[in-house]
Amino acid sequence: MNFCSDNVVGVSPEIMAALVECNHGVAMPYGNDDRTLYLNNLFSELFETEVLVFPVATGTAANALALSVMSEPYGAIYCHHQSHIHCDECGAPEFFTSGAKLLTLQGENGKINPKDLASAIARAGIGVVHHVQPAAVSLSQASEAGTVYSIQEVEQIAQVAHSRGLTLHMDGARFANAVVTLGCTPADITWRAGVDVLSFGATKNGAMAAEAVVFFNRDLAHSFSYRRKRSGHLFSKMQFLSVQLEAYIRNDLWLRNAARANQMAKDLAAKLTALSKIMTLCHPVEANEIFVQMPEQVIVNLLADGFKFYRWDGEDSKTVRLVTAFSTTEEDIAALVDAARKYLQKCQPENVAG
Ligand SMILES: Cc1ncc(COP(=O)(O)O)c(C=O)c1O
Ligand SMILES: C[C@@H](O)[C@H](N)C(=O)O
Repeated sequence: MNFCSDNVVGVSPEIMAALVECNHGVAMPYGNDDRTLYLNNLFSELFETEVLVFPVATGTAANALALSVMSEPYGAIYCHHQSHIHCDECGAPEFFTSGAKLLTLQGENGKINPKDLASAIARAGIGVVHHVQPAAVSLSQASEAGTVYSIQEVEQIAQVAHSRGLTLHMDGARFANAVVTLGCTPADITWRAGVDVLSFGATKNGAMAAEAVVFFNRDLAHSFSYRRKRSGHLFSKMQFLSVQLEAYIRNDLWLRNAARANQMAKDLAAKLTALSKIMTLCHPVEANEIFVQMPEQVIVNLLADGFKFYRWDGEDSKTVRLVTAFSTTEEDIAALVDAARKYLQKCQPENVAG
C-alpha cells in the first residue's frame, strides 16, 4: 500500500476514456484546438465569472509561471515557510520571476495569518531601493499540512494584500479537496474571497498530467502566453491537456474524487488514533493528508512490511505523512491499521487501546 502521495495513483477511468476518445482525427496545435479554445467558457461557468485559463502540465509550472506575472524581479512574494513553492520547486518561482524573493512566514498548521503578513509587509521598506518590494502573497489551499483555509481566512489575507498593493496567488494543487471540505462553491473560496490567480490542480486528483492557471484578475494575464511558451509549457498537442481538464470537471468528477480521498483520510486518521493515545496527529485532517506521530518500531516494521510513506522533517522523524487519493480503498486503510495495531501490541502493548 502506497501512502507516499496522491501523485502515486493512476488516472481516473473517466479521464483516461476521454483521452482515448480525443485520440481520433486531427486537431489544431498549440492550443488552437476546439477543446482548448472552449476552456475559458468551461472555467468561466465553473467559477461563475469570466476567467482566462492556461493549461500546463505540472503544479510547479502553474505556480512559478503564475507568480512570474505577479512580481517584478525585485519583488517579494510572501508564503508559508513549509509552502511547496518555497520547499519543493527547486527555485522555479525565483527562476521564472527572474529573481523575486520568497519571504516566508510562520503559521500554525501550515497556514499564514493576516497579522503576521501585515507585520512582514510593514517591515519591507517600501520604496527603499535596497529592499525587495512587496508584490504578492501565495497560499496553498489545501495547505502542505493537510489543512484548509476558511473563506474568512482567505478574505482577511486578501484584504491585507490588496490594501497594500499586493496580489494574491492560490496554490490549488489540492484545491478540490479544500472545496469539498468547505462545502462552498469554487467562486466563494477564490475570486469572491479576493484571489487573483489560482493554480488549479487536477493531476493529484485523477488527471494524468494537467493543471491550469486560472486568472480572475485578467489584467495580470497579458504576458502569460509568452512566458508559458518560453518555459516549454505550450504543448503542441494541447488538446490532450484540455480534454483532461474538461473530463475532470464534467459531472463533478473532481469533487467526487476529492470527497473520496478526504473521506479515506478521515477514516484512516480516526482508526490510527483510536489504536493508542501515542498515535498523535500533528495537524487537523481537513483534506487528504495525515501527519501522525508513531513509535519508531511501528514505523520501521510498517516500512519493512512494504507500506510506503514519507517520514516528514528528516529521516529520524517520528512524524509520517500519509496521503490518500480518489482510488484509496477501505481495504488499504484496514491493512495499514491492522499492521499498525500488530506492531503497537508488539512494541508497546501497554499503550494499545481496547
Ligand atoms: C501543495 C503542492 N503544490 C504544488 C505541487 C506541485 O506539483 P508538481 O509536482 O506537479 O510540480 C505539489 C506537488 O505535489 C504540492 O503538493
Ligand atoms: C514534493 C512532494 O511533497 C509532493 N508535492 C507531494 O505532495 O507529494
